[in-house]
Amino acid sequence: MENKNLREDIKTIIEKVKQEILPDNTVKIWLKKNISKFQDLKGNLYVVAIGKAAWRMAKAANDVLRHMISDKVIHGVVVTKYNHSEGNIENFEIYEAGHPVPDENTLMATKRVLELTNNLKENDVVLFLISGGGSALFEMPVDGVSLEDIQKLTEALLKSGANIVEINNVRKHLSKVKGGRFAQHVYPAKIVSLVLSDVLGDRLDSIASGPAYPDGTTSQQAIDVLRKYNITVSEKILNALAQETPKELSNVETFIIGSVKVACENAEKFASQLGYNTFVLTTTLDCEAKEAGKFLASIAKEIKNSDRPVKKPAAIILGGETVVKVKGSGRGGRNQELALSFALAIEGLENIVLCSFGTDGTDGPTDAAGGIVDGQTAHKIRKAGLSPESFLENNDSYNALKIAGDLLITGPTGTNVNDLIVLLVG
Ligand SMILES: Nc1ncnc2c1ncn2[C@@H]1O[C@H](COP(=O)(O)OP(=O)(O)O)[C@@H](O)[C@H]1O
Ligand SMILES: O=C(O)[C@@H](CO)OP(=O)(O)O
Ligand SMILES: [Mg+2]
Repeated sequence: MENKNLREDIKTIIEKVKQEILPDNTVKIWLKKNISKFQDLKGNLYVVAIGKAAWRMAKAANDVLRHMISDKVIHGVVVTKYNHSEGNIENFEIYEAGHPVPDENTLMATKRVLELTNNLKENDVVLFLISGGGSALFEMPVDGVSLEDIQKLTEALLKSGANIVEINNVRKHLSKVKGGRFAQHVYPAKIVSLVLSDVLGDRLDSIASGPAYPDGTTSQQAIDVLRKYNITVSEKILNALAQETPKELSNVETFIIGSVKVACENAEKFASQLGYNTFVLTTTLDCEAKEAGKFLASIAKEIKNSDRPVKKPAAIILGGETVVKVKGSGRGGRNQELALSFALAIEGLENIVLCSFGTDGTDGPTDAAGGIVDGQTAHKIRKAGLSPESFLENNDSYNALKIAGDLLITGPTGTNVNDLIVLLVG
Protein backbone atom coordinates (compact mmCIF):
# COMPACT_ATOMS: atom_id res chain seq x y z
CA MET A 1 0.00 0.00 0.00
CA GLU A 2 1.29 3.46 -0.84
CA ASN A 3 2.37 5.96 1.80
CA LYS A 4 -0.50 8.21 0.76
CA ASN A 5 -3.15 5.60 1.55
CA LEU A 6 -1.41 4.60 4.77
CA ARG A 7 -1.38 8.24 5.84
CA GLU A 8 -5.09 8.60 5.14
CA ASP A 9 -5.81 5.45 7.12
CA ILE A 10 -3.69 6.52 10.08
CA LYS A 11 -5.49 9.88 10.20
CA THR A 12 -8.85 8.09 10.10
CA ILE A 13 -7.81 5.79 12.95
CA ILE A 14 -6.54 8.65 15.11
CA GLU A 15 -9.63 10.79 14.48
CA LYS A 16 -11.98 7.93 15.40
CA VAL A 17 -10.00 7.04 18.53
CA LYS A 18 -10.06 10.70 19.57
CA GLN A 19 -13.87 10.68 19.57
CA GLU A 20 -14.09 7.35 21.41
CA ILE A 21 -11.85 8.38 24.30
CA LEU A 22 -13.70 11.57 25.21
CA PRO A 23 -14.77 11.23 28.84
CA ASP A 24 -18.37 12.41 28.24
CA ASN A 25 -20.00 9.02 27.82
CA THR A 26 -17.99 7.19 30.45
CA VAL A 27 -18.81 9.81 33.11
CA LYS A 28 -22.50 9.73 32.20
CA ILE A 29 -22.71 5.94 32.16
CA TRP A 30 -20.93 5.66 35.51
CA LEU A 31 -23.14 8.28 37.18
CA LYS A 32 -26.39 6.83 35.88
CA LYS A 33 -25.36 3.40 37.16
CA ASN A 34 -24.30 4.75 40.55
CA ILE A 35 -26.82 7.53 41.05
CA SER A 36 -28.01 5.98 44.32
CA LYS A 37 -24.78 7.22 45.94
CA PHE A 38 -26.07 10.77 45.44
CA GLN A 39 -29.87 10.34 45.54
CA ASP A 40 -29.97 9.45 49.23
CA LEU A 41 -27.62 12.25 50.15
CA LYS A 42 -28.57 14.05 53.37
CA GLY A 43 -25.97 16.82 53.02
CA ASN A 44 -24.63 18.87 50.12
CA LEU A 45 -22.99 17.74 46.89
CA TYR A 46 -19.82 19.42 45.69
CA VAL A 47 -18.24 18.64 42.33
CA VAL A 48 -14.54 19.35 41.86
CA ALA A 49 -12.97 18.65 38.45
CA ILE A 50 -9.23 18.98 37.90
CA GLY A 51 -7.00 18.22 34.90
CA LYS A 52 -6.93 18.58 31.16
CA ALA A 53 -10.23 16.71 30.75
CA ALA A 54 -11.88 18.53 33.67
CA TRP A 55 -14.24 20.65 31.62
CA ARG A 56 -15.76 17.79 29.66
CA MET A 57 -15.96 15.57 32.75
CA ALA A 58 -17.74 18.32 34.69
CA LYS A 59 -20.12 19.09 31.84
CA ALA A 60 -21.11 15.42 31.54
CA ALA A 61 -21.54 15.10 35.32
CA ASN A 62 -23.66 18.22 35.54
CA ASP A 63 -25.89 17.10 32.66
CA VAL A 64 -26.68 13.87 34.53
CA LEU A 65 -26.88 15.22 38.09
CA ARG A 66 -29.12 18.18 37.21
CA HIS A 67 -31.73 15.82 35.83
CA MET A 68 -31.41 12.86 38.13
CA ILE A 69 -31.08 14.65 41.48
CA SER A 70 -32.67 17.99 40.69
CA ASP A 71 -33.78 18.43 44.32
CA LYS A 72 -30.15 18.71 45.49
CA VAL A 73 -28.05 21.84 45.30
CA ILE A 74 -24.83 21.29 43.37
CA HIS A 75 -21.76 23.51 43.71
CA GLY A 76 -18.92 22.91 41.29
CA VAL A 77 -15.43 24.06 40.39
CA VAL A 78 -13.43 23.20 37.27
CA VAL A 79 -9.66 23.76 37.19
CA THR A 80 -8.19 23.08 33.78
CA LYS A 81 -5.28 24.10 31.56
CA TYR A 82 -5.30 27.35 29.55
CA ASN A 83 -7.52 27.09 26.43
CA HIS A 84 -9.13 23.90 27.74
CA SER A 85 -12.42 25.41 28.92
CA GLU A 86 -15.23 25.16 26.38
CA GLY A 87 -17.57 27.69 28.01
CA ASN A 88 -19.88 28.09 30.99
CA ILE A 89 -21.35 25.19 32.91
CA GLU A 90 -24.39 25.95 35.05
CA ASN A 91 -23.57 25.79 38.80
CA PHE A 92 -19.81 25.74 38.11
CA GLU A 93 -16.96 28.19 38.59
CA ILE A 94 -14.39 27.62 35.87
CA TYR A 95 -10.68 28.39 36.22
CA GLU A 96 -7.76 27.95 33.83
CA ALA A 97 -4.16 27.71 35.01
CA GLY A 98 -0.56 26.81 34.12
CA HIS A 99 0.59 23.39 32.94
CA PRO A 100 2.98 21.49 33.19
CA VAL A 101 4.35 24.07 35.63
CA PRO A 102 1.84 25.59 38.09
CA ASP A 103 1.34 29.36 38.25
CA GLU A 104 -0.49 32.04 40.28
CA ASN A 105 -3.82 31.00 38.75
CA THR A 106 -3.20 27.43 39.93
CA LEU A 107 -2.95 28.68 43.51
CA MET A 108 -5.94 30.98 43.13
CA ALA A 109 -8.19 28.21 41.76
CA THR A 110 -6.97 25.69 44.32
CA LYS A 111 -7.61 28.17 47.12
CA ARG A 112 -11.18 28.49 45.84
CA VAL A 113 -11.62 24.69 45.88
CA LEU A 114 -10.27 24.53 49.42
CA GLU A 115 -12.64 27.31 50.54
CA LEU A 116 -15.65 25.62 48.99
CA THR A 117 -14.80 22.29 50.61
CA ASN A 118 -13.82 23.71 54.00
CA ASN A 119 -15.65 22.57 57.15
CA LEU A 120 -17.76 19.98 55.34
CA LYS A 121 -20.03 17.68 57.34
CA GLU A 122 -20.15 13.90 57.44
CA ASN A 123 -23.25 13.84 55.23
CA ASP A 124 -21.70 15.95 52.49
CA VAL A 125 -20.16 14.36 49.40
CA VAL A 126 -17.47 15.60 47.04
CA LEU A 127 -17.62 14.13 43.54
CA PHE A 128 -14.02 14.48 42.39
CA LEU A 129 -13.37 14.26 38.64
CA ILE A 130 -9.68 13.66 38.07
CA SER A 131 -7.63 13.70 34.90
CA GLY A 132 -3.96 14.04 34.08
CA GLY A 133 -2.54 17.51 34.31
CA GLY A 134 -4.04 17.83 37.77
CA SER A 135 -0.62 17.96 39.42
CA ALA A 136 0.15 21.33 37.88
CA LEU A 137 -3.42 22.65 37.98
CA PHE A 138 -4.30 21.75 41.56
CA GLU A 139 -1.59 22.86 43.96
CA MET A 140 -1.04 24.55 47.28
CA PRO A 141 2.53 24.25 48.56
CA VAL A 142 3.12 23.22 52.18
CA ASP A 143 4.14 25.98 54.60
CA GLY A 144 7.72 27.14 54.05
CA VAL A 145 7.71 26.25 50.33
CA SER A 146 6.90 28.95 47.75
CA LEU A 147 5.27 28.76 44.34
CA GLU A 148 8.65 29.70 42.86
CA ASP A 149 10.29 26.75 44.65
CA ILE A 150 7.70 24.41 43.16
CA GLN A 151 8.06 25.96 39.69
CA LYS A 152 11.86 25.59 39.64
CA LEU A 153 11.76 22.04 40.95
CA THR A 154 9.02 21.02 38.51
CA GLU A 155 11.02 22.42 35.59
CA ALA A 156 14.13 20.52 36.67
CA LEU A 157 12.22 17.27 37.14
CA LEU A 158 10.43 17.56 33.79
CA LYS A 159 13.73 17.86 31.94
CA SER A 160 15.58 15.23 33.96
CA GLY A 161 14.22 12.10 32.27
CA ALA A 162 12.39 11.09 35.46
CA ASN A 163 9.09 9.33 34.82
CA ILE A 164 5.76 10.69 36.05
CA VAL A 165 5.61 8.37 39.07
CA GLU A 166 8.99 9.67 40.21
CA ILE A 167 8.12 13.31 39.48
CA ASN A 168 4.83 13.08 41.34
CA ASN A 169 6.46 11.33 44.26
CA VAL A 170 8.38 14.54 44.89
CA ARG A 171 5.42 16.82 44.16
CA LYS A 172 3.19 14.91 46.59
CA HIS A 173 5.47 15.51 49.53
CA LEU A 174 5.56 19.29 49.00
CA SER A 175 1.83 19.86 48.66
CA LYS A 176 -1.17 20.50 50.89
CA VAL A 177 -3.53 18.86 48.40
CA LYS A 178 -1.59 16.01 46.76
CA GLY A 179 -0.82 12.51 48.05
CA GLY A 180 -4.19 12.11 49.81
CA ARG A 181 -4.06 15.43 51.61
CA PHE A 182 -7.09 16.85 49.78
CA ALA A 183 -9.16 13.91 51.07
CA GLN A 184 -7.99 14.80 54.58
CA HIS A 185 -9.09 18.39 53.98
CA VAL A 186 -12.67 17.40 53.09
CA TYR A 187 -12.94 14.83 55.92
CA PRO A 188 -15.40 13.87 57.47
CA ALA A 189 -17.26 14.35 54.15
CA LYS A 190 -16.92 11.50 51.65
CA ILE A 191 -15.04 11.89 48.42
CA VAL A 192 -15.98 9.80 45.37
CA SER A 193 -13.32 10.00 42.65
CA LEU A 194 -13.82 9.23 38.96
CA VAL A 195 -10.43 8.98 37.34
CA LEU A 196 -9.35 9.24 33.72
CA SER A 197 -5.96 7.57 33.86
CA ASP A 198 -2.89 8.92 32.06
CA VAL A 199 -0.36 7.03 34.17
CA LEU A 200 1.00 3.66 33.10
CA GLY A 201 -0.42 0.81 35.11
CA ASP A 202 -3.16 3.23 36.30
CA ARG A 203 -1.37 4.04 39.57
CA LEU A 204 -4.06 5.95 41.43
CA ASP A 205 -1.59 7.57 43.81
CA SER A 206 0.26 9.05 40.81
CA ILE A 207 -2.55 10.25 38.52
CA ALA A 208 -2.67 14.01 39.14
CA SER A 209 -0.53 13.14 42.22
CA GLY A 210 -3.44 11.33 43.91
CA PRO A 211 -5.13 14.14 45.91
CA ALA A 212 -7.72 11.69 47.24
CA TYR A 213 -5.86 8.42 47.35
CA PRO A 214 -3.61 6.92 50.06
CA ASP A 215 -0.02 7.58 49.06
CA GLY A 216 1.97 4.47 48.21
CA THR A 217 5.26 6.39 48.23
CA THR A 218 7.43 7.65 51.07
CA SER A 219 9.46 10.74 51.92
CA GLN A 220 12.65 8.73 51.56
CA GLN A 221 11.68 7.66 48.04
CA ALA A 222 11.03 11.31 47.13
CA ILE A 223 14.49 12.28 48.36
CA ASP A 224 15.97 9.32 46.42
CA VAL A 225 14.37 10.62 43.18
CA LEU A 226 16.17 13.94 43.60
CA ARG A 227 19.45 12.09 44.20
CA LYS A 228 18.97 9.78 41.24
CA TYR A 229 18.53 12.74 38.85
CA ASN A 230 21.14 14.97 40.51
CA ILE A 231 18.68 17.67 41.49
CA THR A 232 19.82 19.78 44.42
CA VAL A 233 17.27 21.51 46.64
CA SER A 234 17.37 23.86 49.61
CA GLU A 235 17.27 22.79 53.25
CA LYS A 236 13.69 24.03 53.60
CA ILE A 237 12.54 21.82 50.72
CA LEU A 238 14.33 18.83 52.25
CA ASN A 239 12.56 19.51 55.54
CA ALA A 240 9.20 19.72 53.83
CA LEU A 241 9.87 16.48 51.94
CA ALA A 242 10.44 14.70 55.24
CA GLN A 243 6.76 15.14 56.25
CA GLU A 244 4.96 11.91 55.39
CA THR A 245 1.75 11.88 53.33
CA PRO A 246 -1.29 9.85 54.56
CA LYS A 247 -1.04 6.12 53.89
CA GLU A 248 -4.66 5.37 54.84
CA LEU A 249 -7.87 7.30 54.18
CA SER A 250 -11.30 6.28 55.43
CA ASN A 251 -13.47 8.69 53.41
CA VAL A 252 -12.50 7.85 49.80
CA GLU A 253 -13.94 5.71 47.01
CA THR A 254 -12.14 5.61 43.66
CA PHE A 255 -13.17 4.42 40.19
CA ILE A 256 -11.13 4.43 36.95
CA ILE A 257 -13.29 5.35 33.94
CA GLY A 258 -10.73 5.41 31.12
CA SER A 259 -7.11 4.74 30.25
CA VAL A 260 -4.66 4.26 27.40
CA LYS A 261 -5.74 0.61 27.17
CA VAL A 262 -9.12 1.83 25.91
CA ALA A 263 -7.35 4.00 23.31
CA CYS A 264 -5.28 1.01 22.13
CA GLU A 265 -8.32 -1.26 21.94
CA ASN A 266 -10.15 1.33 19.88
CA ALA A 267 -7.17 1.84 17.58
CA GLU A 268 -7.09 -1.93 17.07
CA LYS A 269 -10.80 -2.01 16.27
CA PHE A 270 -10.63 0.82 13.74
CA ALA A 271 -7.43 -0.49 12.08
CA SER A 272 -9.00 -3.89 11.78
CA GLN A 273 -12.11 -2.35 10.16
CA LEU A 274 -9.80 -0.83 7.54
CA GLY A 275 -8.38 -4.27 6.72
CA TYR A 276 -5.16 -4.31 8.76
CA ASN A 277 -3.80 -7.27 10.71
CA THR A 278 -3.48 -5.76 14.15
CA PHE A 279 -1.10 -6.29 17.05
CA VAL A 280 -1.11 -4.36 20.33
CA LEU A 281 2.57 -4.50 21.24
CA THR A 282 2.28 -2.85 24.66
CA THR A 283 0.11 -0.46 26.65
CA THR A 284 3.00 0.47 28.95
CA LEU A 285 5.76 1.90 26.75
CA ASP A 286 8.04 3.91 29.04
CA CYS A 287 11.57 4.09 27.63
CA GLU A 288 13.43 7.06 26.10
CA ALA A 289 11.42 8.45 23.15
CA LYS A 290 14.40 8.24 20.77
CA GLU A 291 15.00 4.60 21.65
CA ALA A 292 11.35 3.72 21.15
CA GLY A 293 11.47 5.34 17.69
CA LYS A 294 14.52 3.31 16.68
CA PHE A 295 13.08 0.09 18.05
CA LEU A 296 9.80 0.61 16.19
CA ALA A 297 11.73 1.19 12.97
CA SER A 298 13.30 -2.25 13.35
CA ILE A 299 9.85 -3.76 13.82
CA ALA A 300 8.57 -1.94 10.72
CA LYS A 301 11.47 -3.35 8.67
CA GLU A 302 10.85 -6.87 9.96
CA ILE A 303 7.21 -6.68 8.88
CA LYS A 304 8.13 -5.16 5.51
CA ASN A 305 10.77 -7.80 4.74
CA SER A 306 9.47 -10.92 6.49
CA ASP A 307 5.85 -10.38 7.53
CA ARG A 308 6.88 -10.90 11.18
CA PRO A 309 5.40 -10.69 13.80
CA VAL A 310 2.34 -9.72 11.71
CA LYS A 311 1.53 -10.11 8.05
CA LYS A 312 1.15 -7.03 5.86
CA PRO A 313 -0.94 -4.92 5.80
CA ALA A 314 -0.10 -4.59 9.48
CA ALA A 315 -1.08 -2.18 12.22
CA ILE A 316 1.14 -2.18 15.30
CA ILE A 317 -0.35 -0.31 18.23
CA LEU A 318 1.34 0.93 21.40
CA GLY A 319 0.24 2.97 24.35
CA GLY A 320 2.35 4.55 27.03
CA GLU A 321 4.46 7.51 27.97
CA THR A 322 8.07 7.69 26.89
CA VAL A 323 10.54 10.05 28.58
CA VAL A 324 12.97 12.61 27.18
CA LYS A 325 16.16 13.82 28.80
CA VAL A 326 16.04 17.34 27.39
CA LYS A 327 19.62 18.45 26.80
CA GLY A 328 19.26 20.64 23.71
CA SER A 329 17.67 24.05 23.35
CA GLY A 330 15.05 23.11 20.75
CA ARG A 331 11.30 22.68 20.95
CA GLY A 332 9.47 19.40 20.97
CA GLY A 333 7.70 16.72 22.89
CA ARG A 334 8.11 13.03 23.48
CA ASN A 335 5.73 12.03 20.64
CA GLN A 336 7.43 14.32 18.13
CA GLU A 337 10.85 13.10 19.26
CA LEU A 338 9.81 9.44 18.91
CA ALA A 339 8.40 10.17 15.44
CA LEU A 340 11.55 12.00 14.28
CA SER A 341 13.82 9.24 15.54
CA PHE A 342 11.65 6.65 13.77
CA ALA A 343 11.70 8.72 10.56
CA LEU A 344 15.50 8.79 10.55
CA ALA A 345 15.73 5.04 10.97
CA ILE A 346 13.36 4.27 8.04
CA GLU A 347 14.61 7.03 5.74
CA GLY A 348 13.95 6.20 2.09
CA LEU A 349 11.73 3.18 2.78
CA GLU A 350 8.26 3.06 1.25
CA ASN A 351 4.95 1.78 2.60
CA ILE A 352 5.65 2.54 6.26
CA VAL A 353 3.86 5.29 8.23
CA LEU A 354 3.90 6.00 11.96
CA CYS A 355 1.83 8.34 14.08
CA SER A 356 2.71 9.20 17.67
CA PHE A 357 -0.13 11.09 19.34
CA GLY A 358 -0.40 12.76 22.74
CA THR A 359 -4.11 12.15 23.34
CA ASP A 360 -4.51 15.44 25.23
CA GLY A 361 -3.66 17.30 22.00
CA THR A 362 -0.46 18.98 23.23
CA ASP A 363 2.87 17.23 23.11
CA GLY A 364 5.46 18.96 25.27
CA PRO A 365 5.40 22.75 25.34
CA THR A 366 4.23 22.99 21.69
CA ASP A 367 0.96 23.41 19.80
CA ALA A 368 1.33 19.99 18.15
CA ALA A 369 -0.18 16.73 19.41
CA GLY A 370 2.61 14.66 17.85
CA GLY A 371 3.77 13.66 14.38
CA ILE A 372 2.87 11.53 11.37
CA VAL A 373 6.04 10.40 9.60
CA ASP A 374 7.19 8.14 6.78
CA GLY A 375 10.30 7.33 4.71
CA GLN A 376 10.19 10.79 3.10
CA THR A 377 10.21 12.80 6.34
CA ALA A 378 13.99 12.92 6.89
CA HIS A 379 14.51 13.34 3.15
CA LYS A 380 12.30 16.46 3.07
CA ILE A 381 14.35 18.02 5.88
CA ARG A 382 17.61 17.30 4.00
CA LYS A 383 16.12 18.78 0.83
CA ALA A 384 15.64 22.02 2.78
CA GLY A 385 19.42 21.97 3.35
CA LEU A 386 19.13 20.92 7.01
CA SER A 387 20.17 17.91 9.05
CA PRO A 388 17.43 15.85 10.72
CA GLU A 389 20.08 14.31 13.00
CA SER A 390 20.99 17.76 14.34
CA PHE A 391 17.35 18.54 15.08
CA LEU A 392 17.05 15.30 17.04
CA GLU A 393 20.27 15.97 18.91
CA ASN A 394 19.02 19.44 19.89
CA ASN A 395 15.57 18.13 21.03
CA ASP A 396 14.11 20.23 18.22
CA SER A 397 11.63 17.69 16.85
CA TYR A 398 8.89 20.34 16.50
CA ASN A 399 10.85 22.42 14.00
CA ALA A 400 12.10 19.34 12.15
CA LEU A 401 8.59 17.97 11.65
CA LYS A 402 7.28 21.41 10.82
CA ILE A 403 9.74 21.70 7.91
CA ALA A 404 8.69 18.25 6.71
CA GLY A 405 4.98 19.17 7.05
CA ASP A 406 4.60 16.17 9.33
CA LEU A 407 3.27 17.67 12.58
CA LEU A 408 -0.03 16.35 13.91
CA ILE A 409 -2.08 19.33 15.09
CA THR A 410 -5.40 18.70 16.82
CA GLY A 411 -5.71 21.41 19.47
CA PRO A 412 -6.82 20.44 23.01
CA THR A 413 -8.90 17.28 22.67
CA GLY A 414 -10.86 17.44 25.93
CA THR A 415 -9.43 14.15 27.11
CA ASN A 416 -6.09 12.78 28.35
CA VAL A 417 -5.21 9.10 28.34
CA ASN A 418 -1.51 9.39 27.61
CA ASP A 419 0.19 8.63 24.29
CA LEU A 420 -0.95 6.38 21.45
CA ILE A 421 1.37 5.14 18.71
CA VAL A 422 0.10 3.54 15.52
CA LEU A 423 2.49 2.02 12.97
CA LEU A 424 1.12 0.93 9.59
CA VAL A 425 3.13 -1.22 7.17
CA GLY A 426 1.43 -1.81 3.81
N1 LIG B 1 12.32 20.14 23.44
C1 LIG B 1 11.73 19.04 23.90
N2 LIG B 1 11.80 17.87 23.23
C2 LIG B 1 11.23 16.75 23.68
N3 LIG B 1 10.53 16.70 24.82
C3 LIG B 1 10.41 17.82 25.55
C4 LIG B 1 11.00 19.04 25.13
N4 LIG B 1 10.73 20.00 26.07
C5 LIG B 1 9.99 19.39 27.02
N5 LIG B 1 9.80 18.08 26.71
C6 LIG B 1 9.07 17.07 27.47
O1 LIG B 1 7.71 17.43 27.54
C7 LIG B 1 7.17 16.92 28.75
C8 LIG B 1 5.96 17.74 29.15
O2 LIG B 1 5.10 17.67 28.08
P1 LIG B 1 3.54 17.46 28.13
O3 LIG B 1 3.07 17.02 26.80
O4 LIG B 1 2.93 18.67 28.73
O5 LIG B 1 3.45 16.24 29.11
P2 LIG B 1 2.12 15.62 29.64
O6 LIG B 1 1.17 15.52 28.49
O7 LIG B 1 2.53 14.31 30.17
O8 LIG B 1 1.66 16.58 30.64
C9 LIG B 1 8.30 16.98 29.74
O9 LIG B 1 8.27 15.84 30.52
C10 LIG B 1 9.58 17.02 28.89
O10 LIG B 1 10.31 15.83 29.05
O1 LIG C 1 -1.01 15.62 36.45
C1 LIG C 1 -0.14 14.75 36.47
O2 LIG C 1 0.51 14.44 37.45
C2 LIG C 1 0.18 13.93 35.24
C3 LIG C 1 -0.21 12.49 35.48
O3 LIG C 1 -1.54 12.35 35.82
O4 LIG C 1 -0.49 14.43 34.12
P1 LIG C 1 0.29 15.23 32.99
O5 LIG C 1 1.43 14.36 32.59
O6 LIG C 1 -0.73 15.41 31.90
O7 LIG C 1 0.74 16.50 33.58
MG1 LIG D 1 2.04 12.92 31.43
